[in-house]
Amino acid sequence: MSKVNTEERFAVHPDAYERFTMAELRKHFLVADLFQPDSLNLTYTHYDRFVLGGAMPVSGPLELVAPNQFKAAHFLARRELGIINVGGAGRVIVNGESIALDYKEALYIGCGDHTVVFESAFAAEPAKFYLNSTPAHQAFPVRKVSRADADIVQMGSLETSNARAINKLLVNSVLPTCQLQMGMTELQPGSVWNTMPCHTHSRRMEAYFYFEVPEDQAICHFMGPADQTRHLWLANEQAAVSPPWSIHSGAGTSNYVFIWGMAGENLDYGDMDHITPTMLASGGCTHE
Ligand SMILES: O=C(O)C(=O)C[C@H](O)C(=O)CO
Ligand SMILES: [Zn+2]
Repeated sequence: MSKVNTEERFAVHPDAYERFTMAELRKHFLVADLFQPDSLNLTYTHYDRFVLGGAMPVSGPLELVAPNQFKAAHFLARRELGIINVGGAGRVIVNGESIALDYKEALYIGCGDHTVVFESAFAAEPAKFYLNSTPAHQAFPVRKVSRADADIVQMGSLETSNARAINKLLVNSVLPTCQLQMGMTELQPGSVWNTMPCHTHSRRMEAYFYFEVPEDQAICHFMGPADQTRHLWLANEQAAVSPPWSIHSGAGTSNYVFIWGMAGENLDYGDMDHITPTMLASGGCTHE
């Protein structure tokens, strides 16, 4: 039987957020422990019922089981799932079919009463499967997505310290999903800013999972409405949950990679309300 640790996070109103202490901000928006050997660690958020988590099989296979909160016999009975491997080589076995998933490769599994089992190729270098799951109403096929299949956009420049590649992996220009969108943004050496200029999208929530952060470095993740920004300091392999009223942007003390995942009513990646650095500097006025 797999060990499942589930934490539930209720949605926060922006008026309440404004009064939070740093400890309260971290309690509500930081997800610190995603990977634990031989466990499935899940955070069930009430933002579009988006679940983020990690599965790290070490001493044997780890089965994806529905936590009590789902009140379902199968994890995917009413949900779809996106998986990106951020650890050693591994495989995901879906209804008995083994799909190899190497570092930074993604897998989509549509809803249905599937059995899903995670395995590492080598216990000494375990796979780490980062998971995002959202409610789903239609069963789309299982599909592996590697960098060669991704929709890749180069953004920013070294001059503005935000040169980065946005790898759109599980998005509607690559494969059909109900509402889940997932991708991975890689910062070039010397660039530290992600998602700057920043944006909001009130039709979708988002979660950012940071990795490849050197051990002695950290990420400063910015959140909040444009006129009420706050920051959260994050270490490697930690995530921040971004409510639909919040910007989501970060600066690292080095370059790094992060996985973004979204859920909501609109699959249009470009459907954003943009906020420039000068708008932030003027106190968050959202028109120039
Ligand atoms: O670096 C970026 O810019 C991003 O990766 C932006 C995210 O993809 C995003 O916020 C999508 O809404
Ligand atoms: Zn966004």
